[in-house]
Amino acid sequence: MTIPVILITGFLGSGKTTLLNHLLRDPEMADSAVIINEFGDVAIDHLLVESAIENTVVLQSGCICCTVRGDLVDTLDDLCAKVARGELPAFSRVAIETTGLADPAALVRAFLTEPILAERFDLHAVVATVDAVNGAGQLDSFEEARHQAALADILVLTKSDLAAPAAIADLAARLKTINPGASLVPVVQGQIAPAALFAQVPAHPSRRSGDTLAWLNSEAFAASDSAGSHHDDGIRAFAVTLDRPVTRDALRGWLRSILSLRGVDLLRMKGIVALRGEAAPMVVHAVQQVMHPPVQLPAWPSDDHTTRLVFITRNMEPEALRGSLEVLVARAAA
Ligand SMILES: Nc1nc2c(ncn2[C@@H]2O[C@H](COP(=O)(O)OP(=O)(O)OP(=O)(O)O)[C@@H](O)[C@H]2O)c(=O)[nH]1
Repeated sequence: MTIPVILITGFLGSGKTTLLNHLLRDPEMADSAVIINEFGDVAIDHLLVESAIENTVVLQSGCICCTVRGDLVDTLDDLCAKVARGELPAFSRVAIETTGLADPAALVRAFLTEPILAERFDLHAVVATVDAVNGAGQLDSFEEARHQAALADILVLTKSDLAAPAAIADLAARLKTINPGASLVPVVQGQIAPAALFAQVPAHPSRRSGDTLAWLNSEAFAASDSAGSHHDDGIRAFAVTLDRPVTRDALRGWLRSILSLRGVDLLRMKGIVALRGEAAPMVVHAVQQVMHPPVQLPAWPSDDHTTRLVFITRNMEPEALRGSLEVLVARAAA
């Protein structure tokens, strides 16, 4: 059994701590481990972190709290070791709050590639708080804010009590263009139930075919793509479909080359791929250069057996990716 983890990101002051504090007051979160820190090189205001830790009020909620100054892997490993030695109570979920400038890709990557994390933990959702008042300006000015929005599974629109409904609607529309697949939840003072974050559609493909279509949410990408040409500083979200199956080798080669050549700009890719000569599809998922191990589903989740891939890219035109995928299909047909 892996332990579910949620990662709470969001730009400086966007309400991460408020959200976490509200979550920790919920009895459902009593057996949680909470990690608050930065995982980047960016210097942060330590006073804010200190006060955030105090605000977590772990004693009140009965949670384990640890302060991370170092490495995420060591910290989680250490937590598990302490539980094994009986020094800390067992925990059944983890919430991690990053600093406002953290790039969640580094953390997602750690959960996919570090054996210690990959074996024991399941990164369930990347949650990004977006400030309803300042969010649009932050998206304009800061790449970090755009990345956080692009990599999120759940976008929490905070301070929705302070912004005019029209401004909220504009921001929501913009977030939908940056990341059509994420769910968007407006909150006030962090008021959200833990289940809304932990019981979401899994952020990663599972072997249960039933979840896959919701996870992929390709309709949202297709709608966003056809809606046109909104460019958020080079960030594009779009879907590509292929009506013919591809061979395993061709798929593997395409994934390898796209990740090595353009991985940095491939903020996110998810897909369900029809394989030539095979009854069940392959599910693929990548975050920047890191590929989640492809999973073959036991069966197609619906009658639609077309290959569907969704992308969130930076400075990469959909046509270039479509072109390379056409080559893939042609190779399979040859
Ligand atoms: N009115 C209102 N204020 C909010 C809401 N959410 C957060 N705030 C306030 O916004 C400020 C920043 O919230 P924090 O939760 O500290 O934000 P943060 O993202 O943890 O901030 P950093 O750790 O500095 O990046 C605080 O003064 C909160 O009280 C909300 O929904 N409504």
